[in-house]
Amino acid sequence: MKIQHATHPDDLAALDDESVRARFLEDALFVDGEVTLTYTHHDRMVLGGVSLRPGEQLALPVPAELRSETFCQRRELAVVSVAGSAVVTVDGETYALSRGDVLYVGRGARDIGFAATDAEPGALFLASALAHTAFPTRLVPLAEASATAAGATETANRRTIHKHLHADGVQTAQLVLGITALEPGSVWNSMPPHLHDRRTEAYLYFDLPADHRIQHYMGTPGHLRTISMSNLQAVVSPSWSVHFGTGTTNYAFVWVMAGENQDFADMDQVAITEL
Ligand SMILES: O=C(O)C(=O)C[C@H](O)C(=O)CO
Repeated sequence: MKIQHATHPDDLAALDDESVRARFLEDALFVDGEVTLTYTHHDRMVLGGVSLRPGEQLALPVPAELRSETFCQRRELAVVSVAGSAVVTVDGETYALSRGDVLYVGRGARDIGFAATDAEPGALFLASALAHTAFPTRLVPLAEASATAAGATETANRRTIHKHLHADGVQTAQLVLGITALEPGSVWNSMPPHLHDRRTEAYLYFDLPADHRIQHYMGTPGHLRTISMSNLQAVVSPSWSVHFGTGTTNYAFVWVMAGENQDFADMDQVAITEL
């Protein structure tokens, strides 16, 4: 498992571009036939990717760094289908996921496996946080997530924010998670920007054609850094960091948070003029 240590905001300015990428970007989460995992010390989240070839089956490993018997011994896990379809097995129960569906797996689950459907490859994004207690495993199809329209075409940020795991929905110990999809012609996500010093947040960009890029912004409002990202890459935003981006076309992204609270609306808005 890859390990990324935590970064103090004062240290960001001294980092060269490669160091910024090494500390915050997950650029190789999806490797054919593998389950990859990264442990970030920011709120001890684990992010991962499962890239399934047709007919393939893979098991969730238990990395030695967790010093636990099973992956979910002290953790909860969200499995998000970001391409194709797949079947996830949790202690013998099977859940079929299509693009945009999320499976929440509660603390205490023991055996977790992933299988492609015979017809197509599948890609699953994994996000995990420490859990103080066990909540039931639940499937949240995209159609059942709460959906809110945001932004406007005039400002190129018209999008739908789908919330799958949130305080008024499926109960979790820490994880708050959803998917935002930008409409054709809209390219700015999370604009105007915001901060929430109570939670770390990660974004996994998907549905971005291979010949396009997203410039993801992080840092403090007065000292921004950009990270150029391609499809199926994720980026960690520490609690002190803004997190927004612009693409060369429209796209979708999974956002996932963990930390002090689960209040999606607990955001400190940043005026565009402060950037
Ligand atoms: O487009 C948006 O706005 C978002 O999706 C915002 C994210 O949900 C977020 O950053 C929540 O803190």
